[in-house]
Amino acid sequence: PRAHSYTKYNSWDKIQSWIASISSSNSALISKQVIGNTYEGRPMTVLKLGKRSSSTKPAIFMDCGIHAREWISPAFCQWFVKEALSTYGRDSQMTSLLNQMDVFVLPVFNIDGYDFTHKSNRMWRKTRSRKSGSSCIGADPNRNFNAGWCTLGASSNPCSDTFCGYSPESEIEVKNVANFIRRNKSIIKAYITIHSYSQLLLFPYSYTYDLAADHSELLKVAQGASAALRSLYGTRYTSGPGAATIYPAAGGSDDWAYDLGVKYSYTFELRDTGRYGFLLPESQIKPTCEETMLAVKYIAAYVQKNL
Ligand SMILES: NCCCCC[C@@H](C[SeH])C(=O)O
Ligand SMILES: [Zn+2]
Ligand SMILES: [Zn+2]
Ligand SMILES: [Zn+2]
Repeated sequence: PRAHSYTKYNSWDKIQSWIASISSSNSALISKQVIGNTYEGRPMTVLKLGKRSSSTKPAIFMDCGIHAREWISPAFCQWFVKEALSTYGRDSQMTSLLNQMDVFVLPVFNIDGYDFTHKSNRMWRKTRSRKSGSSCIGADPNRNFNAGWCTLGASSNPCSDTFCGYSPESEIEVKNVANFIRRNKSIIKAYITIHSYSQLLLFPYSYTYDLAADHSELLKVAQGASAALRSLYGTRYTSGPGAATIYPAAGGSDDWAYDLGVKYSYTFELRDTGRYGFLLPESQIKPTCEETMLAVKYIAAYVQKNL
């Protein structure tokens, strides 16, 4: 059977065994914790990166794969973990980051959906939850957070791809992540959620056109991160608040984290701009991940300086 590869879109089984092996590869720098199970019973495993310390360190939380068909997203989280471990001690910024902070990485948020896109419907987006009385399956986890829930840019139709769910955090996957972030909100200084596609770096709000209190700072950091990203291969990103930059969309994880008090809250829409869309070729995994590393490291460095 095919082995795990950082330059392929790995199946959930390959990612699960990768999580087990990488989390036991370097006890000084990485550990894992299961934060709950998905609807179909798969373990949602957060990898904790950072120099092991007996005292609590400030942290960054990053999730990938909240939307099942956005395969480049989990590929990036796997890449990030590999880069962090392999450049610690060699790259001064990564070394400083992992000495001073912890980075929580959830490689695949919506595991049931991700597995379904590998086995059945490549274009699936939502979770795979079922409710008696409805013939349609799943809710959009990025409309299911308790942030302006189901007010705009979301549907109350269970058959819609942007179905907001039956109530906020009705999706067990969303409940598990929200609980983890709530439990750790005093230490979590930044929230980064990785999607595709469109090449955008978005920040709150999407549930309203009102500007966030920290709008100018969030924009400044986003523009710096986009410039860092562009410096590698010239890939152009647009930065801005979600509502005006992409579309209004209530119930998002970024807006929820921001209103919880996590100031530096960003949504990435990775490559491309539509030529391949969700079907980004595996040949673009490496360049996409390398350029995105620069943007994420830019944000992390800014957060560090402003602890
Ligand atoms: N919180 C909403 C951020 C902007 C929309 C992001 C996209 C990613 Se596919 C969406 O959830 O529709
Ligand atoms: Zn998405
Ligand atoms: Zn998207
Ligand atoms: Zn690299």
